[in-house]
Amino acid sequence: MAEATSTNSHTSLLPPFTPLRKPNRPFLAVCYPSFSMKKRYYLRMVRCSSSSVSMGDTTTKTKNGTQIVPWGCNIDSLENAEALQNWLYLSGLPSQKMAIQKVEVGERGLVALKNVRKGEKLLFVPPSLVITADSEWSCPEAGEVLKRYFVPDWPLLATYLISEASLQQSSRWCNYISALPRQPYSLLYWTREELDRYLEASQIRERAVERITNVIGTYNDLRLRIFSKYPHLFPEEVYNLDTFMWSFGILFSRLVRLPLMDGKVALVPWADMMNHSCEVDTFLDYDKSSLGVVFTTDRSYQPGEQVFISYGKKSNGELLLSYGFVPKEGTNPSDSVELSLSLNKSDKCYEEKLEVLRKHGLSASACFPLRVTGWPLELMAFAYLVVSPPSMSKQFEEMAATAANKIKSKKDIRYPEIEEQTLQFILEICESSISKYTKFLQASGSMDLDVTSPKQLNRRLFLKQLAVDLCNSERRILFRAQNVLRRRLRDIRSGELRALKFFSGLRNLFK
Ligand SMILES: C[S@@+](CC[C@H](N)C(=O)[O-])C[C@H]1O[C@@H](n2cnc3c(N)ncnc32)[C@H](O)[C@@H]1O
Repeated sequence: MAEATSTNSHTSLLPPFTPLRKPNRPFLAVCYPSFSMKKRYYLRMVRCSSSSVSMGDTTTKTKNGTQIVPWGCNIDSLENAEALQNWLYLSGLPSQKMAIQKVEVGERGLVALKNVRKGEKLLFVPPSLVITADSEWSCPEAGEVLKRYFVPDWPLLATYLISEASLQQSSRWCNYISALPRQPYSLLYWTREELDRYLEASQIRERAVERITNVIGTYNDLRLRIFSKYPHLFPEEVYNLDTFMWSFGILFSRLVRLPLMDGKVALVPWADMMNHSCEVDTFLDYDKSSLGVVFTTDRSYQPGEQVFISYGKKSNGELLLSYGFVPKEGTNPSDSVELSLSLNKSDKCYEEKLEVLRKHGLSASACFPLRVTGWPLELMAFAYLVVSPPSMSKQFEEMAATAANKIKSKKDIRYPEIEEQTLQFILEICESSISKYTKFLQASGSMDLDVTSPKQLNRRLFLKQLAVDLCNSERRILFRAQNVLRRRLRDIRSGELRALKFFSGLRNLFK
């Protein structure tokens, strides 16, 4: 493992998701995870321009308490996939070298039907089959209202999906929506209790809680500012928290950014049937020569082999957060674990240090990614700041700026006088984190799954296995960092010992 390297922050295919405005209620006050504010609704008519569409009860409750929408299908079946393929071909998708099939990795995926060469362009999904914030609404009035309120792309697309799904056969996306998973696998669908119980050791739990809070905040905001003013266009039995959880789950697991299509975020039917592999290095984008969304293979495939793309250089935790899976241990070169560092409140310079951190947009605590390949300079700079004595106050500014990644010249800051203390400080954080993971992993074997039905038991076993896989992979990175840190500290200390011996030898010589 290399040591401090400059971080190039998280690479992501997707822009960071931001709510319309921060939710003003604390997380626990909102109706997650039991969705208690949800009532059962019954058949209603929704009026929308020319079409008047019958709406069934929009959600169904499963035995484990989570809600599922009546749209889409079970991801572990090929239900509706054939209809999707047929509709895509009729709608202008050119003939493909791949087909949707059941696969070992990712349940459904695209499988090569013919030999595919390395460097070959595949897919060619035309813009008319791509869903973006500019797509036409089957209910134009609803789209116009959202645009009048300048709703950003993410919430706009989430509302668009619900609007089109609710119109069923009257929507041109009916076949696409029917083939979407009814319950996308993502941490959005874990209850608060499941997150607390299974992901207690991992920082990804905080990210999931934050994400769920954002989705709830966004929905509440839309409801208060827009939906409540236009109930004929956005009836609550259709536009509710359950349907928003579904649509955001779909966006988090399927939306892509297309840099060459003006950086638009898009749902690309057909292309979104491809699963991720950490080994491949090829992304979807718009191709100006063929006028379609394509990707270029970075390897060859034989008939019958599943074809993969990359969802971005994401850690296992990030893949679990958005896509609901954890790659096999040791297979993800972009894997990382978040390490949380904090100023010590009893530090004489606490206020001074906090002030410089704030000046650079940081606070008293910060999380940094510890990667398989090393830890970032920012983490090291924050740790230097935490341990530095008052005599180094002149350097606080430089440390905070580096921790915030605001130093233009990426020079490797080093303070040899506090190097040992700094490495010891990081080592202690790694060790306390390792012990949390070990405690969870030891307890997981005998963990009471506390369920009342076989279906619920399957879900809990599945979630627990995902959590165990994540914790093993994160602990593995911490173990590696621990070894590197111990070795460095041993070298520093033995170097100091040698220097001490050398100086006392010299003293004896001159006595
Ligand atoms: C863009 S969709 C890919 C198509 C998806 N398999 C389907 O049937 O709809 C992303 C979802 O596929 C699954 N997936 C993708 N790559 C995977 C992988 N390497 N291992 C397990 N599941 C994967 C996850 O459920 C993820 O949320």
